[in-house]
Amino acid sequence: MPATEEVLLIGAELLQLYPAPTGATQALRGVDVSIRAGRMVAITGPSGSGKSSLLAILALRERPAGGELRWRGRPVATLRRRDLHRIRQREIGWIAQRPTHSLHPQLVASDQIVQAARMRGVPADPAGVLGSVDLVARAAARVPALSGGEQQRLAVAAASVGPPLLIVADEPTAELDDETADLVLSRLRQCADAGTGVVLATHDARAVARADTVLHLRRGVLSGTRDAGRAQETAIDPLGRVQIPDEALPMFPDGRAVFRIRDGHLELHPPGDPS
Ligand SMILES: Nc1ncnc2c1ncn2[C@@H]1O[C@H](COP(=O)(O)OP(=O)(O)OP(=O)(O)O)[C@@H](O)[C@H]1O
Repeated sequence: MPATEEVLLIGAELLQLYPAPTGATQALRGVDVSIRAGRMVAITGPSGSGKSSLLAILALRERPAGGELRWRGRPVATLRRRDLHRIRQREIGWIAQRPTHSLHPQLVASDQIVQAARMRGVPADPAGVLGSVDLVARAAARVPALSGGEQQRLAVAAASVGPPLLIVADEPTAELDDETADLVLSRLRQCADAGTGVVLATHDARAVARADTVLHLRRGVLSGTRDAGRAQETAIDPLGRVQIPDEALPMFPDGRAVFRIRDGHLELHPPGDPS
């Protein structure tokens, strides 16, 4: 494990371009980001804002079209292919948006864990790892026989084998029920608490609530950063209106809020929230 809080990744002025019929799509425009060991970072933003593009760069799966990326101080652009491959295999756990994309369809669940351990160069402990996501009973099942939630738990378990220095997950709780989402997020949080850097793209308030830092993207630009536990300042316009942070919007899905003044503080709650 790296020293606590070691900076694993630094991206400066990251740019990503994709070909499009009308010229290039600028998926990322000048994004600055740093990822530390032992921290969980949630990347939020509307569909098409660049979250997956940024994750692919942070997982060293794609090269940025511009800007500079450093992995543990070394410029990624200067890494030899072999070193890059080794870092991806040994030091970074990747959880794709569709769990089947990060799993081997022909292997049973316990062999996925054995395979992940082989890749990371660590002893395999399938029972322990599957137990961490409540999947021991499905150890002998192949991927197609697992439910979507079980596949996602297996993908998270496989990504956490090692443990790697960094886990990168693209919307790991999309389409999961509360119980399964809780298992997945608890496992990722455990990894962060044990020293792994965790980055996830998400639209999910449950994931945002567990993160140490929230980065908000809008049209390829970083439009906000919030550190957990740190108060964020916002302006009150002349009509008394306050802009709430984008990452808090999922707490108010029908666009309504209840406020209460208590002990000199203004509280904002979703309607129906008993607190
Ligand atoms: N391989 C690609 N080829 C062309 N354009 C792409 C490609 N990947 C992404 N884009 C474009 O880049 C922009 C950012 O896409 P990206 O997938 O990073 O957004 P996102 O925030 O992850 O979206 P979502 O929440 O829907 O997954 C979009 O305009 C998208 O259409």
